[in-house]
Amino acid sequence: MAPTQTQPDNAIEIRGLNKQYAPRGSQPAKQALKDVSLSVPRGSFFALLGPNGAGKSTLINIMAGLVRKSSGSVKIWDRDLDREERDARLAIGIVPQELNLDPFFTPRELLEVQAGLYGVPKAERRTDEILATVGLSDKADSYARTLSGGMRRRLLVAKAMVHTPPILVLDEPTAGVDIELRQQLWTQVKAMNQRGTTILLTTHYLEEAEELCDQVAIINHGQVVAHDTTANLLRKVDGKTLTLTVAQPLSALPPGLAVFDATLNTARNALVFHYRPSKTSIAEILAAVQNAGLTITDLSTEEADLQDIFLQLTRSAA
Ligand SMILES: Nc1ncnc2c1ncn2[C@@H]1O[C@H](COP(=O)(O)OP(=O)(O)OP(=O)(O)O)[C@@H](O)[C@H]1O
Repeated sequence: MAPTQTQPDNAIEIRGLNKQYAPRGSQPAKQALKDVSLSVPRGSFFALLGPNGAGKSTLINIMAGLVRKSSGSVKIWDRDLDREERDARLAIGIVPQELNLDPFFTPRELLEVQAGLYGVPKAERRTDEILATVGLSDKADSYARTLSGGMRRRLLVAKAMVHTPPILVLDEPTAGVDIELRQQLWTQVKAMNQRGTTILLTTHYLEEAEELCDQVAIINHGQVVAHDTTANLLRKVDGKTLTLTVAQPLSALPPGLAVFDATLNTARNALVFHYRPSKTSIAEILAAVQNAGLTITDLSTEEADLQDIFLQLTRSAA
């Protein structure tokens, strides 16, 4: 895209976005997005999480120009989607969920066609460089139908990059992709982020979001229910697990421990406590276990993770 004098603080800025799908047959109208406001900081690696049907694809499809919003504003790289649609669209590359590639084209041909669609002059095309970035140089001239699922996914990433957008959106990019290929894709996407590309990712793999993304937004029933840095979100969860292995054989939960949210792990001869550090101190639990006449031989604690936050937020609003 054309070079800009100033770079916006936010790569994407969404204000008061609503989407109402019209009724279809016997299906009533559906409010898929309700007053969504969201800022994606420039340079961030941003995760958009939500259960099925939460509205993630609707949001991405609005940015891609595939779905018309009902109201609200969307700015992509400071370009308003209503007033400067072409420039807004040039600032974003979208990697779709489906592996829809023409099987009779080679990766090189597909990238050339895509560059043509975006009006990238021949002299400015970076086909070889992009193929190298996604690790497909040696497949440049093979038919797309001969590529593995993981290679096709990387080819879709390459397609989204031909017009050098400063923002890359990946919609569930690793669904059905095996672990090794997932790692390869992430290595490449991480490198792009380190070189300055803003990445917006939707995923069902929460551990992936936790590991890769510095910002997380959670959307549920069309509303943003959380948005923060990953570190802050993790700090906010009030939930821990404490596992205590004891010397005495356990067959039932001692009555004195019934006040806690505790279960038995018979395989490890251990008591597992789920507790909220803001309400219960670890000392209280340890004292109760000792009062029950048990000798602790081992102890471990687990912090809450993104999965816990996700469940807390999406369950309570269900
Ligand atoms: N074209 C449409 N017409 C009517 N309703 C729709 C349409 N597309 C999506 N919806 C509804 O809007 C809501 C949000 O759907 P959307 O596809 O945006 O969710 P999602 O978070 O992307 O889910 P998934 O992870 O399953 O793709 C759902 O209730 C869905 O059934």
